[in-house]
This record gives sequence, C-alpha cells and structure tokens, in this order.
Amino acid sequence: MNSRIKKFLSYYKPYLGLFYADMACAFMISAVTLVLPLCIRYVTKNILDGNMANAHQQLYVMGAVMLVLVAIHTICNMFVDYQGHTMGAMMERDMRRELFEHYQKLSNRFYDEQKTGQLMTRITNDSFSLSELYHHGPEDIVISMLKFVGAFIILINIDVKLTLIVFLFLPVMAVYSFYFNKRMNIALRKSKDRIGDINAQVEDTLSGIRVVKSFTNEPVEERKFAYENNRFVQSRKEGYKSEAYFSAGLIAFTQLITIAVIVFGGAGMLHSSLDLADLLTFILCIGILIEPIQRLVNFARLYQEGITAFDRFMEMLEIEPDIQDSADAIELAHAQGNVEFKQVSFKYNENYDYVLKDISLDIKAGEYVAFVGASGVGKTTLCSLIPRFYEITRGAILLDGKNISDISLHSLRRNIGIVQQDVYLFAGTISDNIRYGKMDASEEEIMEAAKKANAHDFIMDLPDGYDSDIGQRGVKLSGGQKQRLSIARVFLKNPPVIIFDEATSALDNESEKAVQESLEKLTDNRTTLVIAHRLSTVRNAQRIIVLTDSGIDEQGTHEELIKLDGTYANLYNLQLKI
Ligand SMILES: Nc1ncnc2c1ncn2[C@@H]1O[C@H](COP(=O)(O)OP(=O)(O)OP(=O)(O)O)[C@@H](O)[C@H]1O
Repeated sequence: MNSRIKKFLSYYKPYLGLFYADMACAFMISAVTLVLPLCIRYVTKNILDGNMANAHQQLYVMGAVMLVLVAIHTICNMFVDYQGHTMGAMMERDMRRELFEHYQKLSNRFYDEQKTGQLMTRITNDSFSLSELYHHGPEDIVISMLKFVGAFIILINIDVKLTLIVFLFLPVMAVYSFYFNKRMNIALRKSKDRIGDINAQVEDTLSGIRVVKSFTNEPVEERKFAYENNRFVQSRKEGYKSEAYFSAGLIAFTQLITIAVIVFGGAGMLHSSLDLADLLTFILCIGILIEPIQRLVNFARLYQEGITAFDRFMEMLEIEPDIQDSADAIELAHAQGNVEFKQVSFKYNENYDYVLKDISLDIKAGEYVAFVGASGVGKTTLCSLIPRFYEITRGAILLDGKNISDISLHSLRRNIGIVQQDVYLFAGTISDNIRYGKMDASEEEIMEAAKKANAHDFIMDLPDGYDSDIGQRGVKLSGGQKQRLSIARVFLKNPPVIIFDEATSALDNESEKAVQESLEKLTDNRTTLVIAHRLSTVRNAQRIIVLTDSGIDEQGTHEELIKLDGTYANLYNLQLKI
C-alpha cells in the first residue's frame, strides 16, 4: 500500500472502536430508511385493503414496529452526528499536534523562507477539512451505497418499466449536480482565499497601528480593507449563485421524477398492472434513491478538499529538519563555557555569498568578549551559529572542546542563554515571561531573577506587580523594561554561556544604565559574547573583536585597539562625534 494512504489510515487507529460503531450506525440508518417504506407498503397493501380479520390489531403492531424503527434511526443519527464528529475532531487534534511538534523542530532557515500566516492556515483550516473527510467520508459512502442499491432493488421489484423511467433522469441529474457543485467549490475556495487576504490586511494594519496613526493614514488603510472586503462579497456572490442552481435544480429534478412516476405509474394503475400501495412505496423510494446522489456529490467535494489538505499536511511533515541531533549525540550536562571557532565559514543559502569566511577564534570560559563592526558585517550571524540556529558551511565550532554538532541540540541550547536585540515576550503576565527561563521556578526565584536584572522596582510600580499583563509582545512595556525582563529570564536559566545582542535603538540614559548594570551581574562567571553597539558595553569587555567583510580585523582591549589606531579607533572616533 502506498505509504501516504497508510499514513492517512493510521489516524483511525486509536479510534477503531468508535469508527466501527459509527459504521454500524450508518448501516442501521440506511437499513431503517429502506425498511420504513416497506412497512408502509405492507400496511397499505395487506392491512388497509379490508380483507384482514384482525386489521386493527395488525395496524397497531405495525405502528409499534415503525415507532421502534424510528427510535433506532434517531439514536443512530444522534450517535453519528455526535460521536462521529467527535472522532473527527480527535483525529484533527492528533494531526494538528503532530504538525505543531514538527514545526518546532524545523530550523531558522526554514522559517526565513515561510510566511507565518500560511503555516497557521495549514495547522487550522487544513486539519479541519481533513477531519470532515475522516468522519463523513466512510459514512457517506456506506450510507449512499446501501440506500441507492436498496432503493433500486425495491423499485425494480415493484415495477421494472417505471424504474427505467426514473433511471433515465439520473445521469442528467448527476451531471448537473457535479457541474454546479464544482462551480460552488471553486467559489468556496476563492472566498477562503479572500478571507485569508482580509486576515493579512487586518494583521498588517493592526501590527503597524502606531505607524498608521502617526501618519494619520487611517483612510488609506480603510480603503485597502474595503477593497479586500468587497472582493470577498464578490466571491461569495458567485458561490451563492451556483448553490442556488444546485439546490433548486436538485429539488426540481426530484419533483420532475415524482411527476413522471405519478403519470406513468398512474397509467399502470389504470391498466391494473400497479396498485396504490406500490405507487406510494415507489414515490417514497424515489427520495431514498436520489439522496445518495446528493451525498456522493458532497463526498466528492469533501474528498477533493480533504486529499488536497492531506497532501499539504504531508508535504510539510516530510520536510526534514535540516538541523538535528546526530545518531550518537552526547548530552552536555553543564558546560564550562570554552567556545572555539575553527576556520568557520558560513553562508545563509547556497546561492548567497559567504557572510563569514575562515573565522578562527578562541574564547575562554568566563571571558567577556564584545563584537563590533559595521552593520551587516555578520556579528549576529556569528553568534547564532553557536546554538546551531544555522548549520555552518565549513569548519567547526567547539564547546569545551566538543564539536557542537556532536552535542544534543537540547543540551547545547540549555547551556546557552540569549538576550536578543528584538526582545520577544509572550502575551501573559510578567511572572509568566520570566518563568520562561525555568518553567518550574518558584515565585521567590522569579523575584530574585527580576532583582538581579534590575527589573523588580519597575515591576512593583505596576498596578498588579508580577501579575501585570504585558499585552501582545509586551506592548505595555518600554524597550529597556522588555530587555531587563529578558535578562531576568536568562538569570533564571543560569547558563554558562550568554549571548547578548544589544538593542540598536537608543534607550534613555536611565534605562541603559539599568540594563548595563543587570548585564554586568549576568556576565559574572559566565562566557559572555556581546554584539555591541554602545561604547559603554565595549569598554567593559576583556576583549573586543572587530569584524569587517573580510573577517576578524583586529582584537584586543579598548586601550590596545585605540593605540593601534585602526578600524576600531575609527569606529570609536565616529561614535564619539555623534
Ligand atoms: N536569515 C537571513 N537570511 C539571509 N541573509 C541574512 C539573514 N540574516 C542576515 N542575513 C544577511 O547576513 C549579513 C550579516 O547580517 P547580521 O545580522 O549577522 O549582521 P550584523 O553585523 O549583526 O548587523 P547589525 O549590526 O546591523 O545587527 C547581512 O548581509 C544580512 O543581510
């Protein structure tokens, strides 16, 4: 069996009991639907013809039988609707969890190329389409087949000629239904895309709401939004038009078939080849015969959408994370913090130029090293290679003498703390965000970390202290406050190596001083790599490494480099003038 089909079916495995029960109910629904008209036929043909002695009693018995059938039908319908959908939702949850876990394994290189909105669509909309197929697919096929074949057998047993007349209509009806259903699907897909465009537009405007307001460009944004919003209505209009043709057409076909049956069946009655009970049963069975067509058309749509979603799901799942643990990766408990670059070269993509070329660098445990250099020269890139956010192209990076590609990713990253330039805070409270450094930290530990990060005082000034909500991405905090929270987070993590990518945007003097002080405390007894933009950070460094496009240009202490009167001295003098 094709491996994708196998994978598709594997999601049923934990719910086989529920699946079989669902199928059994689908079978019962079809059976009862077919037996009911036969009961009505029996009543009209045998009980109501006035020849039965105990007609009254028989009538009540049949009434009771039909009541039981209706009860079974109702219970089975409820089971299919409730448990069947629940099974679909649980399968959807399983697939979503698998994809989410996979997303977390994919590397930075992957995310550099992707749009977050599209990845979100795959994990939400696509899994929903699949859950519908998982649940309704088998059920629709079973019910449709059983009803269609069952109704056909009943009809042909009543009157062959009349059945053939009905079957003359069916191909036309099927073609008509598939045609309009296809158009409906195209419009449906279009309107889903339009919703995606509206989402993107809203996200864009709301993310940049401060810029919009500062330029008083609200009308411009409203126009852009109105454009997308109107395109959505247009696509919906097309969809509703096809839907109207589809639904009204199906009703018309059913009515046409019923009229044909009444006319031709009536003629049969006049010629005494058919009685009233047969004609009545025939008319009741027409609905049962036609309903599967509608169901199958619906199934075709579900199938198409579900399989497309499954293909997209598998495409994503089959992307191999390009940074993984090696087969015999070692666990590094607590590193000392010696970091060595051996002839390291790196480019982001095969088609790009090298960002770093033959970098060799030996940083001793506990050393405080600052990287300086022009913007875009590769300072951030160099540091992001140590936690293996990107795989180096050539050379080797060693942590305590061990090649980082031989260390398990988890233990490597556990030993490295990073304070990013663009601090990312999660929606939630101050406490939640600091705890991110150590998920089992106590309230005392959190407060201790905040104190070390010079964050405690400003936190206590907030109305809810540590329980204050910081808003989406920490919008309710200043740049310096966000940075101190991210430093507190690293204090809790307590790694032997830290990378501090200094914020380029200027902090006010007080904030800068607070950040600087907390950073100094953080660097105690740790290997510290600072991507420096400010003179104050550079001056404190035991070693300054000056990067240029051609690699490491100079290294030494501030005094040594000033004396050298080279690139660093130039940079320094330039900053002083500003
Ligand atoms: N994810 C990425 N994909 C492709 N190229 C990238 C990526 N990130 C950075 N670059 C490129 O790599 C080069 C080095 O960027 P990097 O951010 O390391 O420089 P930097 O020295 O830290 O700059 P700055 O001081 O402005 O932060 C730049 O030319 C940049 O355009």
